[in-house]
Amino acid sequence: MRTLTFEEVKKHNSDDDLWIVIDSKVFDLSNFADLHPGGPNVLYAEGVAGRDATDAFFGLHRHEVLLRPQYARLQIGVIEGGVENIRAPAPGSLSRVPYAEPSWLSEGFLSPYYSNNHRAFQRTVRKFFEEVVRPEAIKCEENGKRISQEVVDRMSDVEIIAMRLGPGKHLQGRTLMGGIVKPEEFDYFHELILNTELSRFGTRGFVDGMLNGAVIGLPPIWNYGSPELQARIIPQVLSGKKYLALAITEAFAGSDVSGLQTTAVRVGDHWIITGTKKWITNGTFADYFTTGCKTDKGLTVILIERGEGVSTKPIKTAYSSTAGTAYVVFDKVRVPVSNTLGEIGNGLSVILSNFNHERWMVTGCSVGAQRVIVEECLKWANQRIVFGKPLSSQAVIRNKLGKMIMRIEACQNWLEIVTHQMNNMTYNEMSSKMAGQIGLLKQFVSRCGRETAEDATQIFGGRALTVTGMGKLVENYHRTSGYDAILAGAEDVLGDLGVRQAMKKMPKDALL
Ligand code: HEM
Repeated sequence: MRTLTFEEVKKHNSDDDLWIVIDSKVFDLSNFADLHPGGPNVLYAEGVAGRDATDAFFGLHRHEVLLRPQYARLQIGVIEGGVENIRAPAPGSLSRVPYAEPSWLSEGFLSPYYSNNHRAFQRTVRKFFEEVVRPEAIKCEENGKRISQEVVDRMSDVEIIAMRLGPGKHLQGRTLMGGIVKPEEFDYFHELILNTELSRFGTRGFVDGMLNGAVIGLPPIWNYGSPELQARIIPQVLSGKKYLALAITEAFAGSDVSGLQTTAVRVGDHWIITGTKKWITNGTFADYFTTGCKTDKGLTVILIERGEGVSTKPIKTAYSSTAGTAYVVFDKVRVPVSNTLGEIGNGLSVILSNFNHERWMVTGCSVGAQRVIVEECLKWANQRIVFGKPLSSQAVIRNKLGKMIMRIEACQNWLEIVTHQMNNMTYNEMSSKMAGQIGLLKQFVSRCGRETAEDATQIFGGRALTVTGMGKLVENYHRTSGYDAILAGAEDVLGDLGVRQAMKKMPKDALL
């Protein structure tokens, strides 16, 4: 890198000889100008060609543009005595923007829930996600392909797939995140950290494509599967060698699970299963399907392996096909009766007992994504100059920011107290005491998320409508935050569940 003066840079301001300074770095854009996505003219403008164009640049581009190898190589030198002010945060680092991190991660704030081990775990997880998962998330969200085996293997090396299923004996003997947390210490706050961290990249389709099928489809196997089934399936799935999907919803029935039409007829030691499933996350690439079926004894959950009679096709949704959302057809599939999960006819309780964890998990991911949007808006309102002043000088914008902050802090705090209860309850206690509250929490978080998506879109204006550029995270969030309101139970149904559960527990003598 050469050291150059502004005097020298100034001389290079013509069509075929164009230098520009951005944040003390000198770029030779002579050959790039005609390829510039914003067109060449803006680069030849007065005050830009041969000048320090830092403010103009950061008003129009995300900092990451300069880090892309094809653009980074345009740098030919640095300005003499200049200081680079705008640096990419080091992988794993915490943001210093107010409210960009939950208060337990903000300097000078305390929390009753998190230990030093949680803090160390969070740092390691963020670094891992930023270094290993983020590049893959961005690529897959764009091209719609499923997560690569290479990244799945890296995740399973540090046991992310196993940890995403929560605390429990499945973690015994595993080295979690390089040994930073012992299996017996791993609790729901560690898992909450995983969920909030993995949803920070503005890649909502990928969040589901990151083997969410296993997170929601495996618990019925270890809670209700035969020992043989468990011994065969669980290690394959936790090591990322085989993929699993939960196949409950149909075009015929969603929240009204009892209306399922996929039918299993018993013939000797086998089930013959016929029917369809819709909106099945990871279904396009799943090897196994934890499937809700109708039998003559009632709803029953059965593990179906991909094979003869099983076909899947992708469903086009508003988010990326990297999630592997599928329409699944079972055409007279023969499945051993030993693949039944739980008692025949007891499928509803198998499905329902699984829901609490799933809904709480979706809520954690939703909160992680929402917080990033708050950070995006605070930064943009501070840096965008409009009518000669920062956007944040407009009272209407500050009002929106205030509401966003209130919402994210309320979501976070409620989620943490719920997580604390989960840490101190048995699985059965959780089902009886927390189902209603988790339903209400999920409704609250997804509503807040959509209000924040709307406000963020107003703050970013047109930039929030394009999938690349300054507002790309807001665009993704605005397009996909509705998923949190539907997946794992429609928002209104869950809110209603919360009230119905409360009504059930009303003391008989509670009269005014
Ligand atoms: C190293 C120098 C530069 C590089 C590598 C670069 C690269 C890019 C890229 C990749 C985009 C597409 C949008 C995005 O992905 O963010 C873009 C858009 C644009 N650039 Fe640049 N740019 C540079 C310098 C500048 C400068 C100095 C100006 C003007 C003062 C400028 C003005 C624009 C404009 C007006 C757009 C369109 C923005 C939009 O669609 O919202 N660029 N540039």
